[in-house]
Amino acid sequence: MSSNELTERVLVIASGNAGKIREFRQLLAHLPLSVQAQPKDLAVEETGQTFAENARIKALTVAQATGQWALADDSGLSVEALAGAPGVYSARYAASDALRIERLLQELKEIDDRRAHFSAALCIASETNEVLLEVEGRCEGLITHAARGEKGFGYDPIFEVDATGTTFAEMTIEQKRQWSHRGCAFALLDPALQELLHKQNKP
Ligand SMILES: O=c1nc[nH]c2c1ncn2[C@H]1C[C@H](O)[C@@H](COP(=O)(O)OP(=O)(O)OP(=O)(O)O)O1
Ligand SMILES: [Mg+2]
Repeated sequence: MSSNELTERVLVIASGNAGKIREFRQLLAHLPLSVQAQPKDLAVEETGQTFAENARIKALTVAQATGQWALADDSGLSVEALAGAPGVYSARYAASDALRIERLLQELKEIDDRRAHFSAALCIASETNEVLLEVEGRCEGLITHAARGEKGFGYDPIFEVDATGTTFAEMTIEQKRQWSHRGCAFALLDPALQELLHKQNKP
């Protein structure tokens, strides 16, 4: 083992969502970090009113439970014609990705205004109960009339990005990184995280 590996900091991804974890592994790949999944038995109650509050709750809880730095993501889809719903309740909208998509398409059946946006709040907390970094990202788009594309997760097949005309599910992981709420939030986090890691490694 090299000395570099010995000093590599652990960052736990405070999420139970395999799609998010896959994206974070790609987003974090260039950093000198040992990226780990959160313990399987850990369930955190998302009692916040905002994405930022929920991201904090998840990051602080998982950092405390694991004794490591933790990165949390709270995200969701806000639909203009539904007054911002499902928003922070996006995961609780129905019991599975397929049912969540079905319900949203049903709710918008007679509605012409398809405007929507995805939001992501990211938070890194330390094992000493400190919030180290917080950022938010957003992506504007439209809810399609039917699912398109096979890639990604969650609501990806029915969210068409304004800037590209394609759904997230039609994008490669690199394209999704470029346009998505999570990719945009991470672009803000990345330089600050690099600086933190750099400071930490100084004797
Ligand atoms: O890029 C995305 N593409 C498609 N769908 C997405 C995306 N980003 C968030 N979403 C959906 C998934 C979930 O239904 C809800 C987030 O809820 P949220 O509580 O943050 O995540 P979650 O419960 O799935 O996992 P966890 O809290 O353990 O990180 O919005
Ligand atoms: Mg959740």
